Amino acid sequence: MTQQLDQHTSTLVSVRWHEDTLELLDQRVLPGQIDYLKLTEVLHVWHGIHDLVVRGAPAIGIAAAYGVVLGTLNKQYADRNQWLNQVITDAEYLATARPTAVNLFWALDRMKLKAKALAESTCPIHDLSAELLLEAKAIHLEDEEVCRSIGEHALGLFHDGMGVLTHCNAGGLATARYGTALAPMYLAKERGINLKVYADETRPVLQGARLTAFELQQAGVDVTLICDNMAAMVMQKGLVQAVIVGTDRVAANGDVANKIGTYGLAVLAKAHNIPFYVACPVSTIDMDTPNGELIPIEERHESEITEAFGTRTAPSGIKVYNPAFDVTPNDYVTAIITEHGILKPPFHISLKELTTKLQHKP
Ligand SMILES: CSC[C@@H](O)[C@@H](O)C(=O)COP(=O)(O)O
Repeated sequence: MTQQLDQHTSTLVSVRWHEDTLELLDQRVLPGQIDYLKLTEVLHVWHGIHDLVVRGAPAIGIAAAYGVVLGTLNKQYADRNQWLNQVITDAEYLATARPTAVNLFWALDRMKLKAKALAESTCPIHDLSAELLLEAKAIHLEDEEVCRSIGEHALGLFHDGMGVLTHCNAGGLATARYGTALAPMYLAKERGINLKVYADETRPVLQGARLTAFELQQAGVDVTLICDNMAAMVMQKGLVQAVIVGTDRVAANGDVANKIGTYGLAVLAKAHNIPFYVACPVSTIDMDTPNGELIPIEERHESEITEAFGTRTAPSGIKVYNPAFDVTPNDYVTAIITEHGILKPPFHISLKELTTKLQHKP
Protein backbone atom coordinates (compact mmCIF):
# COMPACT_ATOMS: atom_id res chain seq x y z
CA MET A 1 0.00 0.00 0.00
CA THR A 2 1.19 3.52 -0.68
CA GLN A 3 3.15 5.25 2.06
CA GLN A 4 1.66 8.36 3.56
CA LEU A 5 4.22 10.80 4.84
CA ASP A 6 3.37 13.46 7.34
CA GLN A 7 3.95 16.73 5.45
CA HIS A 8 5.38 18.51 8.48
CA THR A 9 7.61 15.90 10.06
CA SER A 10 8.34 13.56 7.10
CA THR A 11 7.31 10.64 9.28
CA LEU A 12 4.75 8.00 8.47
CA VAL A 13 1.15 8.54 9.53
CA SER A 14 0.16 5.87 12.05
CA VAL A 15 -3.65 6.16 11.79
CA ARG A 16 -5.80 7.20 8.85
CA TRP A 17 -9.44 6.93 7.82
CA HIS A 18 -10.26 6.22 4.21
CA GLU A 19 -13.65 5.31 2.70
CA ASP A 20 -15.20 3.76 5.80
CA THR A 21 -12.02 1.87 6.59
CA LEU A 22 -9.52 2.39 9.40
CA GLU A 23 -5.97 2.05 8.14
CA LEU A 24 -3.28 1.39 10.74
CA LEU A 25 0.41 1.47 10.02
CA ASP A 26 1.65 -1.88 11.30
CA GLN A 27 4.22 -0.67 13.83
CA ARG A 28 5.18 -4.26 14.69
CA VAL A 29 7.09 -4.62 11.45
CA LEU A 30 8.78 -1.22 11.33
CA PRO A 31 11.33 -0.20 10.24
CA GLY A 32 11.83 -3.19 7.90
CA GLN A 33 8.38 -3.12 6.37
CA ILE A 34 5.89 -0.33 5.73
CA ASP A 35 2.48 -1.91 5.78
CA TYR A 36 -0.96 -0.49 6.42
CA LEU A 37 -3.63 -2.88 7.72
CA LYS A 38 -7.16 -2.08 6.50
CA LEU A 39 -9.67 -2.65 9.26
CA THR A 40 -13.44 -2.72 8.93
CA GLU A 41 -14.45 -4.47 12.15
CA VAL A 42 -14.28 -3.58 15.82
CA LEU A 43 -12.69 -6.94 16.62
CA HIS A 44 -9.80 -6.09 14.30
CA VAL A 45 -9.35 -2.70 15.96
CA TRP A 46 -9.25 -4.40 19.38
CA HIS A 47 -6.50 -6.71 18.11
CA GLY A 48 -4.71 -3.81 16.42
CA ILE A 49 -4.48 -2.06 19.80
CA HIS A 50 -3.81 -5.15 21.89
CA ASP A 51 -1.15 -6.56 19.55
CA LEU A 52 0.70 -3.20 19.14
CA VAL A 53 -0.12 -2.61 15.47
CA VAL A 54 -0.97 0.84 16.80
CA ARG A 55 0.60 1.90 20.09
CA GLY A 56 1.42 5.05 22.04
CA ALA A 57 -1.25 6.53 24.29
CA PRO A 58 -2.74 9.21 21.98
CA ALA A 59 -2.66 6.99 18.86
CA ILE A 60 -4.47 4.21 20.72
CA GLY A 61 -7.22 6.67 21.66
CA ILE A 62 -7.55 7.91 18.08
CA ALA A 63 -7.71 4.37 16.67
CA ALA A 64 -10.33 3.37 19.24
CA ALA A 65 -12.47 6.43 18.40
CA TYR A 66 -12.53 5.37 14.75
CA GLY A 67 -13.15 1.78 15.88
CA VAL A 68 -16.38 2.85 17.55
CA VAL A 69 -17.54 4.39 14.27
CA LEU A 70 -16.64 1.23 12.35
CA GLY A 71 -18.88 -0.78 14.66
CA THR A 72 -21.93 1.27 13.66
CA LEU A 73 -21.48 0.91 9.91
CA ASN A 74 -23.30 -1.47 7.55
CA LYS A 75 -26.02 -2.35 10.04
CA GLN A 76 -29.77 -1.74 10.13
CA TYR A 77 -31.17 -0.10 13.25
CA ALA A 78 -34.76 -0.41 14.44
CA ASP A 79 -34.33 2.87 16.32
CA ARG A 80 -31.73 5.35 17.63
CA ASN A 81 -31.47 3.53 20.94
CA GLN A 82 -30.28 0.45 19.16
CA TRP A 83 -27.62 2.54 17.39
CA LEU A 84 -26.55 4.05 20.71
CA ASN A 85 -26.37 0.61 22.35
CA GLN A 86 -24.09 -0.56 19.55
CA VAL A 87 -21.74 2.37 20.24
CA ILE A 88 -21.72 1.72 23.99
CA THR A 89 -21.14 -2.04 23.58
CA ASP A 90 -18.25 -1.50 21.16
CA ALA A 91 -16.69 1.26 23.27
CA GLU A 92 -16.80 -0.96 26.34
CA TYR A 93 -15.22 -3.79 24.38
CA LEU A 94 -12.43 -1.61 22.95
CA ALA A 95 -11.68 -0.34 26.46
CA THR A 96 -10.47 -3.86 27.34
CA ALA A 97 -7.73 -3.85 24.67
CA ARG A 98 -5.03 -2.36 26.94
CA PRO A 99 -5.29 -1.14 30.55
CA THR A 100 -2.64 1.53 31.20
CA ALA A 101 -2.98 4.40 28.70
CA VAL A 102 -5.81 6.56 29.97
CA ASN A 103 -6.16 8.22 26.55
CA LEU A 104 -7.95 5.06 25.40
CA PHE A 105 -10.70 5.53 28.00
CA TRP A 106 -10.71 9.28 27.50
CA ALA A 107 -11.34 8.93 23.75
CA LEU A 108 -13.97 6.23 24.22
CA ASP A 109 -15.80 8.28 26.86
CA ARG A 110 -15.80 11.23 24.50
CA MET A 111 -17.24 9.06 21.71
CA LYS A 112 -19.96 7.70 24.02
CA LEU A 113 -20.87 11.19 25.16
CA LYS A 114 -21.13 12.40 21.57
CA ALA A 115 -23.19 9.35 20.59
CA LYS A 116 -25.63 10.01 23.46
CA ALA A 117 -26.00 13.64 22.41
CA LEU A 118 -26.57 12.57 18.80
CA ALA A 119 -29.11 9.91 19.76
CA GLU A 120 -31.06 12.55 21.69
CA SER A 121 -30.81 15.11 18.88
CA THR A 122 -32.90 15.57 15.77
CA CYS A 123 -30.15 14.15 13.56
CA PRO A 124 -31.77 11.66 11.11
CA ILE A 125 -30.98 8.06 12.06
CA HIS A 126 -29.12 7.38 8.80
CA ASP A 127 -26.78 10.32 9.49
CA LEU A 128 -25.84 9.36 13.05
CA SER A 129 -22.70 7.43 12.15
CA ALA A 130 -21.46 10.14 9.78
CA GLU A 131 -21.88 12.68 12.58
CA LEU A 132 -20.08 10.39 15.03
CA LEU A 133 -17.22 10.05 12.54
CA LEU A 134 -16.76 13.83 12.78
CA GLU A 135 -16.05 13.42 16.49
CA ALA A 136 -13.38 10.77 15.82
CA LYS A 137 -11.85 13.07 13.20
CA ALA A 138 -11.91 15.95 15.68
CA ILE A 139 -10.05 13.85 18.27
CA HIS A 140 -7.51 12.99 15.57
CA LEU A 141 -7.06 16.55 14.33
CA GLU A 142 -6.93 18.09 17.80
CA ASP A 143 -4.11 15.73 18.73
CA GLU A 144 -1.95 17.27 16.01
CA GLU A 145 -2.49 20.76 17.39
CA VAL A 146 -2.00 19.58 20.95
CA CYS A 147 1.30 17.89 20.10
CA ARG A 148 2.59 20.93 18.28
CA SER A 149 1.73 23.06 21.25
CA ILE A 150 3.50 20.64 23.63
CA GLY A 151 6.51 20.94 21.33
CA GLU A 152 6.42 24.73 21.50
CA HIS A 153 6.41 24.71 25.30
CA ALA A 154 9.06 22.00 25.57
CA LEU A 155 11.38 23.65 23.08
CA GLY A 156 11.93 26.50 25.53
CA LEU A 157 13.68 24.01 27.82
CA PHE A 158 16.27 23.08 25.21
CA HIS A 159 19.10 24.97 23.52
CA ASP A 160 21.29 24.53 20.49
CA GLY A 161 23.81 21.71 20.82
CA MET A 162 22.07 20.11 23.80
CA GLY A 163 22.06 16.32 24.30
CA VAL A 164 18.61 14.89 25.08
CA LEU A 165 17.80 11.32 26.04
CA THR A 166 14.43 9.71 25.35
CA HIS A 167 12.88 6.31 25.97
CA CYS A 168 10.33 4.24 24.04
CA ASN A 169 8.52 6.12 21.29
CA ALA A 170 6.55 9.24 22.06
CA GLY A 171 6.80 10.59 18.53
CA GLY A 172 4.63 11.08 15.48
CA LEU A 173 4.04 7.35 15.31
CA ALA A 174 2.51 7.38 18.80
CA THR A 175 0.24 10.35 18.08
CA ALA A 176 -1.49 12.09 15.19
CA ARG A 177 1.66 14.07 14.38
CA TYR A 178 4.85 15.38 16.06
CA GLY A 179 4.50 13.25 19.18
CA THR A 180 4.79 14.51 22.72
CA ALA A 181 8.37 13.97 23.92
CA LEU A 182 9.64 14.11 20.33
CA ALA A 183 7.63 17.21 19.36
CA PRO A 184 10.34 19.65 20.52
CA MET A 185 12.87 17.75 18.42
CA TYR A 186 10.81 18.26 15.27
CA LEU A 187 10.27 21.93 16.08
CA ALA A 188 13.97 22.36 16.84
CA LYS A 189 14.76 20.86 13.45
CA GLU A 190 12.32 23.26 11.75
CA ARG A 191 14.06 26.21 13.45
CA GLY A 192 17.65 25.19 12.89
CA ILE A 193 18.27 24.35 16.55
CA ASN A 194 20.50 21.29 16.73
CA LEU A 195 19.63 18.79 19.41
CA LYS A 196 21.62 15.59 19.84
CA VAL A 197 19.05 12.98 20.65
CA TYR A 198 19.96 9.69 22.33
CA ALA A 199 17.26 7.04 21.91
CA ASP A 200 17.12 4.08 24.27
CA GLU A 201 16.37 0.95 22.29
CA THR A 202 13.63 0.10 24.85
CA ARG A 203 13.47 -3.57 25.62
CA PRO A 204 11.59 -5.78 25.22
CA VAL A 205 9.87 -4.75 21.98
CA LEU A 206 12.32 -2.05 20.93
CA GLN A 207 10.06 0.93 20.30
CA GLY A 208 13.14 3.13 20.68
CA ALA A 209 15.21 1.30 18.09
CA ARG A 210 12.47 0.42 15.66
CA LEU A 211 10.34 3.56 15.92
CA THR A 212 12.07 6.53 17.57
CA ALA A 213 15.41 6.02 15.84
CA PHE A 214 13.52 5.43 12.58
CA GLU A 215 11.22 8.43 12.67
CA LEU A 216 13.87 10.89 13.86
CA GLN A 217 16.36 9.64 11.29
CA GLN A 218 13.73 10.03 8.55
CA ALA A 219 13.18 13.62 9.68
CA GLY A 220 16.89 14.37 9.63
CA VAL A 221 17.20 14.83 13.40
CA ASP A 222 20.61 13.98 14.87
CA VAL A 223 19.79 10.74 16.69
CA THR A 224 22.04 8.11 18.26
CA LEU A 225 20.71 4.73 19.30
CA ILE A 226 21.87 3.19 22.58
CA CYS A 227 20.96 0.05 24.52
CA ASP A 228 18.91 0.75 27.64
CA ASN A 229 21.80 -0.26 29.88
CA MET A 230 24.03 2.44 28.38
CA ALA A 231 21.97 5.37 29.67
CA ALA A 232 23.96 5.62 32.93
CA MET A 233 27.23 5.89 31.09
CA VAL A 234 25.84 8.39 28.59
CA MET A 235 24.84 10.58 31.54
CA GLN A 236 28.14 10.04 33.37
CA LYS A 237 30.03 11.15 30.28
CA GLY A 238 27.96 14.34 30.13
CA LEU A 239 26.48 13.54 26.74
CA VAL A 240 22.94 14.51 27.73
CA GLN A 241 21.67 17.51 29.63
CA ALA A 242 18.01 16.49 29.76
CA VAL A 243 15.74 13.45 29.63
CA ILE A 244 12.29 13.74 28.06
CA VAL A 245 9.71 10.98 27.85
CA GLY A 246 6.01 10.58 27.09
CA THR A 247 3.52 8.96 29.42
CA ASP A 248 0.49 6.69 29.36
CA ARG A 249 -1.05 8.11 32.50
CA VAL A 250 -0.27 10.83 35.01
CA ALA A 251 -1.91 10.32 38.41
CA ALA A 252 -3.36 13.27 40.37
CA ASN A 253 -0.19 13.50 42.49
CA GLY A 254 2.11 13.63 39.45
CA ASP A 255 3.28 10.01 39.51
CA VAL A 256 3.88 8.99 35.91
CA ALA A 257 3.31 5.63 34.21
CA ASN A 258 5.38 5.11 31.09
CA LYS A 259 7.20 2.38 29.21
CA ILE A 260 9.10 -0.03 31.43
CA GLY A 261 12.55 1.38 32.09
CA THR A 262 11.39 4.96 32.49
CA TYR A 263 11.63 4.85 36.30
CA GLY A 264 15.23 3.65 36.10
CA LEU A 265 16.05 6.54 33.81
CA ALA A 266 14.46 9.02 36.20
CA VAL A 267 16.56 7.67 39.08
CA LEU A 268 19.68 7.93 36.94
CA ALA A 269 18.79 11.46 35.87
CA LYS A 270 18.41 12.53 39.51
CA ALA A 271 21.74 10.91 40.41
CA HIS A 272 23.41 12.92 37.64
CA ASN A 273 21.55 16.18 38.31
CA ILE A 274 19.87 16.06 34.93
CA PRO A 275 16.29 17.34 34.55
CA PHE A 276 13.69 14.67 33.88
CA TYR A 277 10.79 15.98 31.78
CA VAL A 278 7.49 14.32 30.97
CA ALA A 279 5.50 15.52 27.95
CA CYS A 280 1.82 14.72 27.53
CA PRO A 281 -1.54 16.06 26.48
CA VAL A 282 -4.01 16.95 29.22
CA SER A 283 -6.01 13.89 28.12
CA THR A 284 -3.24 11.75 29.69
CA ILE A 285 -3.79 13.31 33.13
CA ASP A 286 -6.06 11.13 35.24
CA MET A 287 -7.30 13.13 38.21
CA ASP A 288 -9.50 10.17 39.22
CA THR A 289 -6.41 8.11 40.04
CA PRO A 290 -4.88 9.62 43.19
CA ASN A 291 -1.41 8.09 42.85
CA GLY A 292 0.75 5.86 40.68
CA GLU A 293 0.23 2.74 42.79
CA LEU A 294 -3.37 2.74 41.58
CA ILE A 295 -2.50 2.87 37.86
CA PRO A 296 -3.18 -0.53 36.29
CA ILE A 297 0.04 -1.85 34.80
CA GLU A 298 -0.27 -4.08 31.77
CA GLU A 299 1.64 -7.35 31.83
CA ARG A 300 2.39 -8.73 28.41
CA HIS A 301 3.14 -12.14 26.97
CA GLU A 302 6.38 -13.80 28.06
CA SER A 303 7.44 -14.36 24.45
CA GLU A 304 8.33 -10.64 24.23
CA ILE A 305 11.22 -11.49 26.56
CA THR A 306 12.04 -15.09 25.70
CA GLU A 307 12.13 -14.54 21.96
CA ALA A 308 13.84 -11.92 19.86
CA PHE A 309 11.75 -11.57 16.74
CA GLY A 310 11.05 -15.26 16.36
CA THR A 311 14.34 -16.60 17.72
CA ARG A 312 14.29 -18.18 21.18
CA THR A 313 16.74 -16.34 23.46
CA ALA A 314 15.89 -17.90 26.84
CA PRO A 315 15.52 -21.48 28.07
CA SER A 316 12.08 -22.97 27.62
CA GLY A 317 10.10 -23.19 30.85
CA ILE A 318 11.85 -20.14 32.35
CA LYS A 319 9.69 -17.97 34.62
CA VAL A 320 9.15 -14.51 33.11
CA TYR A 321 7.88 -11.21 34.52
CA ASN A 322 6.94 -8.75 31.77
CA PRO A 323 5.31 -5.51 32.98
CA ALA A 324 4.94 -3.17 30.00
CA PHE A 325 5.06 0.00 32.10
CA ASP A 326 6.50 1.30 35.34
CA VAL A 327 5.61 4.22 37.57
CA THR A 328 8.02 7.08 38.21
CA PRO A 329 7.27 8.74 41.56
CA ASN A 330 6.52 12.45 41.19
CA ASP A 331 9.61 13.57 43.11
CA TYR A 332 11.79 12.39 40.23
CA VAL A 333 9.87 14.54 37.73
CA THR A 334 11.26 18.01 37.07
CA ALA A 335 8.31 19.23 35.01
CA ILE A 336 5.27 17.99 33.09
CA ILE A 337 4.87 19.69 29.74
CA THR A 338 1.33 19.92 28.39
CA GLU A 339 -0.30 21.80 25.53
CA HIS A 340 -1.29 24.43 28.11
CA GLY A 341 2.20 25.01 29.44
CA ILE A 342 4.78 23.64 31.81
CA LEU A 343 3.66 22.28 35.18
CA LYS A 344 6.10 22.38 38.08
CA PRO A 345 6.05 20.57 41.44
CA PRO A 346 4.20 20.23 43.71
CA PHE A 347 2.21 18.42 41.03
CA HIS A 348 -0.83 17.66 43.19
CA ILE A 349 -1.37 21.43 43.15
CA SER A 350 -0.30 22.35 39.61
CA LEU A 351 -2.26 19.45 38.06
CA LYS A 352 -5.37 20.34 40.08
CA GLU A 353 -5.10 24.03 39.13
CA LEU A 354 -4.77 23.26 35.43
CA THR A 355 -7.55 20.68 35.24
CA THR A 356 -9.91 22.84 37.30
CA LYS A 357 -9.20 25.83 35.07
CA LEU A 358 -9.93 23.75 31.96
CA GLN A 359 -13.20 22.42 33.44
CA HIS A 360 -14.43 25.93 33.94
CA LYS A 361 -13.44 27.12 30.49
CA PRO A 362 -16.53 28.06 28.46
C1 LIG B 1 3.06 9.85 23.18
S1 LIG B 1 3.15 8.21 23.57
C2 LIG B 1 3.42 8.08 25.31
C3 LIG B 1 3.49 6.67 25.76
O1 LIG B 1 2.38 5.99 25.32
C4 LIG B 1 4.78 5.99 25.28
O2 LIG B 1 5.87 6.61 25.90
C5 LIG B 1 4.75 4.52 25.63
O3 LIG B 1 5.16 4.10 26.69
C6 LIG B 1 4.14 3.63 24.63
O4 LIG B 1 4.11 2.28 25.03
P1 LIG B 1 3.54 1.22 23.98
O5 LIG B 1 3.53 -0.08 24.75
O6 LIG B 1 4.47 1.21 22.81
O7 LIG B 1 2.15 1.65 23.64
